[in-house]
Amino acid sequence: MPGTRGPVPVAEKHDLTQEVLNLLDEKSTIGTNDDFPSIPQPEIKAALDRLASRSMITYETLDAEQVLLTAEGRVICDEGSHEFKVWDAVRQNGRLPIKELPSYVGADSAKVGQGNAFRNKWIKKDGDSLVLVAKAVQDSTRELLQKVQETRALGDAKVLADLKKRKLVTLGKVFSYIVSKGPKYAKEIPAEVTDLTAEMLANGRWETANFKPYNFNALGASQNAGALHPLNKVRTEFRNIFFSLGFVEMPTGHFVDSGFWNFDALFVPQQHPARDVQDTFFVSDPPRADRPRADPCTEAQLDAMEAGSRKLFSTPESSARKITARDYEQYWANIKAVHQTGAFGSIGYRYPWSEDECLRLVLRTHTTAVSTWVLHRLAEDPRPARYFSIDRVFRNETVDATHLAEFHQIEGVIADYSLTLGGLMLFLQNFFAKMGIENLRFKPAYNPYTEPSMEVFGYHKGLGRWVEIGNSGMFRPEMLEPMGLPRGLRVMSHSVIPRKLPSNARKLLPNSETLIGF
Ligand SMILES: N[C@@H](Cc1ccccc1)C(=O)O
Repeated sequence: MPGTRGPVPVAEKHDLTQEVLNLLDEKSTIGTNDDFPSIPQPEIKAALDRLASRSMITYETLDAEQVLLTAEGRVICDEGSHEFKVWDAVRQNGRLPIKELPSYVGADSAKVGQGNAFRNKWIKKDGDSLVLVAKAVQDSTRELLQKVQETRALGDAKVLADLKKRKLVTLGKVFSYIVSKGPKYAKEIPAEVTDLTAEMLANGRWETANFKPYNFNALGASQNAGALHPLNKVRTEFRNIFFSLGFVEMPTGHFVDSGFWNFDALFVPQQHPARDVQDTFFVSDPPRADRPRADPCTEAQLDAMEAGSRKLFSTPESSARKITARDYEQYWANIKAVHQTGAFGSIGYRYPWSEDECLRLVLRTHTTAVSTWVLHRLAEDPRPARYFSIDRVFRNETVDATHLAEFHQIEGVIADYSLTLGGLMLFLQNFFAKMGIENLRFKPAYNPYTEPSMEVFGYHKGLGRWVEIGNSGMFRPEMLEPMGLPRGLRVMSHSVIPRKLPSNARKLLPNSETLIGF
């Protein structure tokens, strides 16, 4: 963003750059090794780059292998070798009891130095004391290390290898620079302008201003890019949990569905408040789906979905009992009967069921519409199965801190023989434990399509209270039997309630609208 900053007093900020310029004023070339021996190499390089990018200097890089002292090497250089310290302690005392040696030279030097001093014939043992043998000694290790410190080199490869083995020296690459004046050399860095402002364009100062050059070699700030959107992150987490439990993902993606798939097939009566415009978004163009399948999709989309669902059921085309137009007529009639007059052992709702209402197109209000579609396909080849979906749903909500008109729903469906409510509770415990929610409570609830139904609450350790996290239940026979699923095959399902993020999380995840879970 163009700012209103004026010239930056560069020279004030960088003393080293000024020192380089001063030195170049006195002599034509600088060798950083000699001229700045104590300044760390990265600092020198930064200063030189700053000047080179403005063509005020040019420089050449020299790299050399150097012999450097280790911490231990430096101590020997300053204080003498271990053997010298031992010899010196004996010299000062004339005669030194062995067990007192560590208190004079330290435990380390006493241990290493004694052996070397014996070998050099500098001292000898006399009873349990040490006595002097050599009147004067030459501490050649120390002298060698002092020379290395001075020259940072060692000609004799054997000696070098020995010192390296004793961990007194290491080899390191050292960079130094030969610096000369560049075409724009000056004694000071001229004041620089970083931003072109409207004011400069108006008053013509842009023509003479000295703009700070771009540094195309700079790496730039890390962009922290390529991360998953928070919603996708949560989606990935849930998908992996479902996959680990043997679930197969349902084909999702079309947001417009008919009342048939969203409500009627789920035994939601046509007068149910959820079907009111207050709660559901109705589509005005086209206003209705076609019979018999009551799908809003084109034939091509349906074919693609059918092909997808074949993979889903992994049933060979030949062995599956393909659902025909006649089956749809039957399904349709079954649903009408189960609502209007009762059927399959149910007395129904007993109201005049309207085909028109059933075909009205809506923005899908829950992913249970997807589960219903997949379950009616399971009727081709009824058997135990586990499916899940994670997709967007829409509700005509007044948007507030905890409600949005669209959100993502997570839904799991398990079809099997002899399923029980206790089994559903155990499953939910395992499922939520996989995302770290270990303490659950269940509350009896009502859904038109499940009986019994349970709301699921999880204990939120951070908030210190119970939070509603899901809804669940056993699908009613009034929903399953019209599809042609056999009576013994029961289906239980659950959905996870999406929650708005807590207000502090918004700061952490500025782009996310809703997150699922808590
Ligand atoms: N479909 C229900 C949740 C639900 C799913 C599955 C079983 C029971 C309930 C909803 O939208 O709130």
